[in-house]
Amino acid sequence: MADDTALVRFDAVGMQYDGAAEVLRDISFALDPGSYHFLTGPSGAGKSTMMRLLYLAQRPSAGRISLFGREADGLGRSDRARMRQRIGVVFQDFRLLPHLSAFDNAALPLRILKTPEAELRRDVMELLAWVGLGDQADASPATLSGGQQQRLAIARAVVVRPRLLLADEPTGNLDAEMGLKLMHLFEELNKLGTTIVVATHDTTLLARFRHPRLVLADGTVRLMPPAPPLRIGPAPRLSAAEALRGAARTDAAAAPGTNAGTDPGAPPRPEVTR
Ligand SMILES: Nc1ncnc2c1ncn2[C@@H]1O[C@H](COP(=O)(O)OP(=O)(O)OP(=O)(O)O)[C@@H](O)[C@H]1O
Repeated sequence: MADDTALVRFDAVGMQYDGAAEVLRDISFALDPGSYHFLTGPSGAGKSTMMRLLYLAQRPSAGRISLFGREADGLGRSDRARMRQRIGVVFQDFRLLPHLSAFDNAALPLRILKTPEAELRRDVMELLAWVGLGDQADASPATLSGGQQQRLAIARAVVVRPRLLLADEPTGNLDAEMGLKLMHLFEELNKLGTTIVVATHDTTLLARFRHPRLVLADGTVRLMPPAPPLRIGPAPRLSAAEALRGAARTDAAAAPGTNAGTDPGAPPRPEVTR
């Protein structure tokens, strides 16, 4: 669809694992650039399946998925990989690389984009400090707690300020304060233009960060308005924007052959003050 302005489009998508019952059927929806949605629904409804489809980590058994205005189905391996460079992802199992340090895990997306080393070091250290891992830069993932691994996975997902951020239960292993702080980071990213989908069961998050909900049930999805409001306390004192300073290079540095420069939904670069 050459004139498709949606950042994400599902068109009659179905998913059935080998020999198992259909998990998703006939799912159609579109997400605008810069939108923020929660993905919710009962356990086993297919949220993680949907996240993997969005990340092009698995192919649907029916229908079509388009990302950034391009249909994914006909793309070869390298084109799919290039598309993924513009997606930040936090899976439930973190998928950290065990042989790399925390620093090198967080730096990976910047290395793929060939960011100069000095700039990379400054941005990664700033973000690691912000997520409370400044003194764990040399640690191997296996020595980190579950919550620390989750924070590292989030740092890695946001370090390049992706066009699309997919987070599957991103606060699942975090205490309430750190969970809120990271959700405010996502809010800040979204204000800078990143399209966000957060899969969560957490009713407090749903009520506190009032974004439209994609609700999965019985294999289908319904778009619902934000959950009702909740009385909230003050936002964390440390500005999330500080943690994102300078992390705005995915569009400029996207590999040749991507359509990053021409995408209708390219987020604006943030003001950078150093
Ligand atoms: N790789 C797989 N092979 C076979 N079946 C799978 C696979 N992954 C998921 N399923 C099945 O698909 C259904 C949806 O699973 P999925 O993990 O997507 O749900 P979910 O909504 O994320 O669940 P939860 O909230 O408990 O994490 C479940 O019935 C699950 O058993």
